[in-house]
Amino acid sequence: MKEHIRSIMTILKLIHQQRPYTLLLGLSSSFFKSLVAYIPLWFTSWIINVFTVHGVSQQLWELVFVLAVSILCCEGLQYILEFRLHIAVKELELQLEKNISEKVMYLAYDRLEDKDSLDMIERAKDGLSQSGGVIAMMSQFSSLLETLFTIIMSLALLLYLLQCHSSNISGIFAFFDSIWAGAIILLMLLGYICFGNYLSRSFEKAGQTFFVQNTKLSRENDYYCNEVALNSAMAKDIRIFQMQEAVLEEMEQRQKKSLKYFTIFIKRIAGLFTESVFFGNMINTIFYMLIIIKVYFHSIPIGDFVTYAGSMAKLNNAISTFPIIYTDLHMKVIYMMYYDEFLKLPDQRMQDEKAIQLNEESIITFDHVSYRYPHSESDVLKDISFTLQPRKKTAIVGQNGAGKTTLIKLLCGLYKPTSGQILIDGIPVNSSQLSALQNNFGVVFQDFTLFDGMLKDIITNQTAENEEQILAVLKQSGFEKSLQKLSVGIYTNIGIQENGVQLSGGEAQKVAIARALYANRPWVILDEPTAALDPLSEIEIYTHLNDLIKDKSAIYISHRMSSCQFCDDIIVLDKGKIIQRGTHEMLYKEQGLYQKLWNAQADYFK
Ligand SMILES: Nc1ncnc2c1ncn2[C@@H]1O[C@H](COP(=O)(O)OP(=O)(O)OP(=O)(O)O)[C@@H](O)[C@H]1O
Repeated sequence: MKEHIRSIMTILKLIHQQRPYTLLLGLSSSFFKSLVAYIPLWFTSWIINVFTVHGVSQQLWELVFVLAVSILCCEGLQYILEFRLHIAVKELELQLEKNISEKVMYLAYDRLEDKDSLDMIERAKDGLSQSGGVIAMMSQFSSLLETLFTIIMSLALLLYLLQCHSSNISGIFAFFDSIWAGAIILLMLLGYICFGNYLSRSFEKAGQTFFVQNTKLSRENDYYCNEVALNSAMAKDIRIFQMQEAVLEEMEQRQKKSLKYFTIFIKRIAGLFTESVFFGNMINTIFYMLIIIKVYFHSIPIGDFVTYAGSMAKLNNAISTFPIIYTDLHMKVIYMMYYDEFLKLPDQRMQDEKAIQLNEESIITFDHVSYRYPHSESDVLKDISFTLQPRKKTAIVGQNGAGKTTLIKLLCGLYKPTSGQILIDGIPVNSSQLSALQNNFGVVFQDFTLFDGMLKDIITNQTAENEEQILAVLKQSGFEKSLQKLSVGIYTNIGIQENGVQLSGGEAQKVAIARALYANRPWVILDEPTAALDPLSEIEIYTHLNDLIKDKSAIYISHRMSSCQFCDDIIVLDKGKIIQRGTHEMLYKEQGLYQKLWNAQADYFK
């Protein structure tokens, strides 16, 4: 129970931090709603009592008028409160959704390649949307408060009823008027509440089991549905390789499993509801007997029958639904706890104690660096040591899977070494500062992506824009001819934007190079920068490398061995180790992998 209350309080605190007035609105709206439900009962009792004593009188008409005005005012106020609450909850939902995207973008990059972290993100997303999401959770929270207020008010009325005694009551009925009957009724209510607690625990256990079983399936299903079937980039491969049946089969298998878990969950819930209905009816019957006897023996006026019968029905209903609402709320809170747990993950904003600023003269050293991917059995990079001198162009070459891209990601601070250290100007960068290295590199990754938007915004990443500079980098990256074809030039929308233009693979690569140059970072890294370029564009990029890079330091990864000729220094990687290093002339003379790679490509073009 303590644990329950702690988790509910955690989520309420989270909600309060995000949208401070939401809880207050929920609280007042629920209190008001439960109070309003009693007004017609009180007035009806009152009207009957006045009617039975005075008949149709002026007092009676006044009462009817007051009743009508009160109901009108209360409902108006209730409507305003609920309207405000709905808006506040919607704002809250949008804010929480935004928080997930924000958190993911600030998380350490290596977490996004780790399946455990991906499951955590999925759980956080599910936690927000599961069973209606935060809107349903807030509505359930309001219902719980409303039910609680109803229980308190009805119990107060019941206690009042129990102490209304009559002097002319006798026989078996006298028992109903005694203190013992009151005690037994209160004990039965207590039992009913305890039974409710048992119901709620069983209900919750079933729900939680279902949620955990379903999260992994839901992530996998999402992959097949959104990232495969509905992904336009995959559409070509699906059709060419006739993958439709295989994809549907994978989805069907997961859906079958999900349905099996859901059926078990629903069966359990149905059983619990049946037990609850049985107990509820028993208690209702006893309440009616008590009120009828009290009215019959004039312990209470006849009109009060309406108030007591109505409030006892409400009490019975509130007690039977309280555990269900509570459990449902707690389950939603548990889902939200996954969200809270994810949001509390340390991210780069918390870790970067001190930014690291490289300059054009900085020297980068890898000192016995090894790296192993999470859940992998061996190191991808093995005890690597080297120094990168400033203002030099360094090429990294090697066969597929040698570890070139991994090395670049370590250099940029996207991964942290499993062992060894990275030094800047001889000073080791501690692991919490590594991600701060990211801001020092203008990188074009092998699998680069461009953000859909206006061309100029893609280049500047919506930082301060300098049109002259944008045009200059587009020229340097070889995009000039394509730019001339665009009627509004750098103001052209790309991708999903209105009237968005679709860039070819090569054009997109040129824009990515321009983006890296515009960032004007001290180091430029190009991982397969010309893979999608036509031979003329490729040669243009390499012959203008000096102009492009100017006095910056640069690293190239390329399988086009001819590009190495333009570099001052070449590192040859093989199976995660540096096996050769030197200039093209030096390495070509050595009987090693470099010469083999070079000759293999040269022979091919003979
Ligand atoms: N996220 C990952 N999790 C586990 N292993 C990975 C991951 N990314 C890469 N690897 C493995 O690490 C090894 C090195 O990959 P890397 O991409 O660094 O090679 P590369 O030299 O750049 O290859 P290529 O020339 O094909 O681009 C490969 O065997 C690859 O399978």
